[in-house]
Amino acid sequence: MYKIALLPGDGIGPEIVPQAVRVLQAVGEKYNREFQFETALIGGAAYDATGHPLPEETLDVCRNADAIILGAVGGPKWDNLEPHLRPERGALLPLRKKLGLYANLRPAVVNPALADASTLKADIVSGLDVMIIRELTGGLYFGEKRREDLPGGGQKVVETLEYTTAEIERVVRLGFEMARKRNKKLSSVDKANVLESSRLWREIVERLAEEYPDVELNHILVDNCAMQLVRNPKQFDVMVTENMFGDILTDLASQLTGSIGMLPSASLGGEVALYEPIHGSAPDIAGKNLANPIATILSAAMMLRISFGLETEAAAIEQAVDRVLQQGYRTGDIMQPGKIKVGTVEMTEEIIKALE
Ligand SMILES: NC(=O)C1=CN([C@@H]2O[C@H](COP(=O)(O)OP(=O)(O)OC[C@H]3O[C@@H](n4cnc5c(N)ncnc54)[C@H](O)[C@@H]3O)[C@@H](O)[C@H]2O)C=CC1
Ligand SMILES: CC(C)CC(=O)C(=O)O
Ligand SMILES: [Mg+2]
Repeated sequence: MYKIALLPGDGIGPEIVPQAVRVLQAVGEKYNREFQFETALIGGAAYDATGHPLPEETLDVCRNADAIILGAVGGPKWDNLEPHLRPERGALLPLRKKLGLYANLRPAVVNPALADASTLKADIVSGLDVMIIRELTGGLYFGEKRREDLPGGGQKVVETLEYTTAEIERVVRLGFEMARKRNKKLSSVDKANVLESSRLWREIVERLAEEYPDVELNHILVDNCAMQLVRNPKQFDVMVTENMFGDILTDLASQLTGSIGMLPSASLGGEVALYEPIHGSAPDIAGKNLANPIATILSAAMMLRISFGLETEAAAIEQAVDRVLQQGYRTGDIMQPGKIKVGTVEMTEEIIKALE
């Protein structure tokens, strides 16, 4: 029996998380696996119900689970709260920190049926399979922040970017290990021409590289990296980078696959891992059965593989998604001429049918 904590959150979160649950239940029936689910509040939904975006009870549910599936948090309704009560700063970031989830694996894979759904030419993205590893509990998002009023009017704002050797080393090591398991190629993304944190990052990458002589390493500055991802993404295999660079580059990479609604992720490093789509709460389409559930469903497949070692079951979900896309079913974000437009729920139903 596997205990899974569900944190639907806000916006499209409560629409997409139940789709992953339905797929997991279907997989459970087919392969005789028992999944037990416990739902907890997070983000704006938790603030509305309890006055805090990350209740202690939610942390307990997470810590008692074998894995966590998160939808997304945030939305305009909560944008003007005090920063520590906002869903992103008051819930998502502290959750990642408290659970020790320092490594965020974000695979960007172009599904063969969607090579021509990208805004780039099909031959540039076709066959793309990159693994972007984003450091998740350090950097600018977590540094001290403050505002000061200036005597002559206006304000000064201070954001602090902190990393320790140990924090960099553990995620970079994961990058080398991942490269070793895949195609022995690692790109480390930094801004070492300007940032001191990136200089330390690069020194550590260089030092660890001596332990991985079989891995071909290159350093690339983040601005060039953004450009290269659009120009020729297939030059990359495994990429490792700090928190904010990884956040931005993965949204960019998602578009190579057709839509941000396609990209799953796994956040690892603590006792319990968390799985979530890379996108946010998409308030513009929330509550309309328009959201693409595939990123969340593929996150559930990552959970089966990484946390539970259920390779057959994980592959069954991935193959079902492939089949449904091959059959021509599309949510609005990946819709193409001549294809069959479906909603969030109908896409899931097709994926469940394709499992059988
Ligand atoms: N992990 C999390 O909880 C995250 C939360 N956020 C929060 O989400 C809220 C909205 O942020 P945005 O910048 O608009 O980013 P977003 O990722 O929510 O949406 C960006 C665009 O992509 C579309 N989109 C996203 N997911 C989709 C899906 N599954 N299917 C179809 N279309 C999809 C949206 O409709 C929107 O047009 C903000 O409050 C933000 O802070 C943003 C990113 C991650
Ligand atoms: C609060 C943000 C850091 C969330 C986000 O954009 C992400 O994790 O991708
Ligand atoms: Mg993001």
